[in-house]
Amino acid sequence: MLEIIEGNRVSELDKAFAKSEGMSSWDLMERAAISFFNWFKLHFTNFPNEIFIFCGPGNNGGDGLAVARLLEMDGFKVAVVTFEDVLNCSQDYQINFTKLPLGVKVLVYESLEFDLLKNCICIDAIFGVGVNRPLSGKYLKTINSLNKVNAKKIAIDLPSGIPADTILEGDAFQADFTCTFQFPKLGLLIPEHADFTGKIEVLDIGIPEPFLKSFSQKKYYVQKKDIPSFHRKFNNFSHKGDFGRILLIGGDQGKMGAILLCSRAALRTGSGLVHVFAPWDERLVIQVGAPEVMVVNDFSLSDLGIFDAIGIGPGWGLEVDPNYFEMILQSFNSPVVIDADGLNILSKNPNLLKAIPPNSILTPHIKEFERLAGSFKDQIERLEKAREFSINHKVFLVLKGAFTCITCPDGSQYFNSSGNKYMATAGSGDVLTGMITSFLGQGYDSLSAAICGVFQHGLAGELASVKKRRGMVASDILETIPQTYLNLDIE
Ligand SMILES: NC(=O)C1=CN([C@@H]2O[C@H](COP(=O)(O)OP(=O)(O)OC[C@H]3O[C@@H](n4cnc5c(N)ncnc54)[C@H](O)[C@@H]3O)[C@@H](O)[C@H]2O)[C@@H](O)CC1
Ligand SMILES: Nc1ncnc2c1ncn2[C@@H]1O[C@H](COP(=O)(O)OP(=O)(O)O)[C@@H](O)[C@H]1O
Ligand SMILES: [K+]
Repeated sequence: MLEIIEGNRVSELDKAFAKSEGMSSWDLMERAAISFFNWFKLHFTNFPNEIFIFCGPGNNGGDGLAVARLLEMDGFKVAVVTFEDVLNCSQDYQINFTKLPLGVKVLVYESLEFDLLKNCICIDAIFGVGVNRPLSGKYLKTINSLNKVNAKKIAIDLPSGIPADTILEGDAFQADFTCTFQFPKLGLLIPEHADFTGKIEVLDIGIPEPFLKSFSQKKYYVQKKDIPSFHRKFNNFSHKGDFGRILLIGGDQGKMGAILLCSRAALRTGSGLVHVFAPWDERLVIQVGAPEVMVVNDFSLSDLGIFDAIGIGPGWGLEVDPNYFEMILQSFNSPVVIDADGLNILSKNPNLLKAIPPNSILTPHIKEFERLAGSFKDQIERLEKAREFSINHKVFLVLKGAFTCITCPDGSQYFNSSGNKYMATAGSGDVLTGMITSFLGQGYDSLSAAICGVFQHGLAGELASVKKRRGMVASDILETIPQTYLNLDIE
């Protein structure tokens, strides 16, 4: 799994890796440029107009110059735009400057007519992880003008101005694509930077995962290739008991849809037996909507042990007696999943937190997390609070949103790469709760259940939205869960 490494350690990492491989820093830059070039060719073959590459004075600019050479030699029309005297630029920038083919036009930022950029491609290689202050002067002016131009815009490593690990102050390049090297920088995964990053592509430059481990800050990026290893294997003799018996608690007058979606999602994820405990008068909603589900009228707390996992909260309402909730939590000896109104009741009764079984999974969206843990000035602070919360309460916290972050009781954090904006639709979180509870019930440990649930939920959203776009609803997501197994080649 990819490590997310702090921006200010990237140059140390580069040096250490280059040394261990007996290569120069220029060789590593060339690898980065080649990986960008290959990505570019895949997306913009035969692009007829000019490609303008804006090169800052550091190694990000050096990448830009190397890319200019590779593109020109492949037949593209290329111009580079420079900002500093070559002698004031980084060593590898200087080497790549001397290697520029004659066919590459060299322009100085002052003389650039921005009208020329219309319908062209603008590649931003001004600053990467080395940005250390807000943009100003010629850089800010250029970025402001670039942001107004009607052209395809691609950032190399980071959109210039976006800090690798903190929140942007001032302005930054607004990219359609950000091609980031080896691992996504944390700054690309936070909502405050959503207007700048565009689609994020992680380009491999050949630094092996074990090598990255020595720079670990226990933050990881979860990709499709990681998922199969978290899954359990079942055999030909597996029976419905092996696939788990789960109990979902929730639903209230007018909110039965939430627990219905949750239970249908659990079935589609593979649960053997799904029981729902909901108001008895409302049982028809479940029995008509999901005939496979058993509705429970009442249960004795001492019988909870027959369930492999419990999910609590979707549509539960706020009228629930907190003492009853506490007794449920105290009577179950394995991890539970808590979402929605379950979380809201916890926020109002923080004394219940200590009753939560260790390694349980809480799935708040940002608002729910703030109700639980207080308000925060930005996502960086929120992620840090999530870490403290998970460590202190020994729970897994699934902080939902784009790049959902799973925080573990040991403080490590896993950022999800699947999903899209069309998933911001009513009930989508209830589907996730059903999926994670289902995996717990199938015998997965909490981390595996959370990772598989979050990733496949996002993947189901991506697959379902191909045809539905913003018309996608939560039922579409859950009906597409089976396709995710096919897509991931999981039996
Ligand atoms: N493994 C990797 O991640 C690799 C990284 N490489 C590239 O190297 C980049 C990092 O290079 P550098 O460390 O040289 O950093 P940058 O090229 O991002 O910028 C550093 C330069 O910009 C100046 N600067 C910073 N903020 C400024 C501001 N607001 N206004 C004016 N000047 C400012 C600094 O003083 C310094 O001269 C990466 O982002 C990536 O593009 C690749 O070449 C090789 C592999
Ligand atoms: N822009 C987005 N990109 C990726 N996933 C998203 C995005 N917006 C929402 N989601 C996902 O959709 C789900 C929404 O959950 P939640 O906010 O609890 O919705 P609801 O309360 O309506 O069920 C979460 O899993 C979240 O990660
Ligand atoms: K850049």
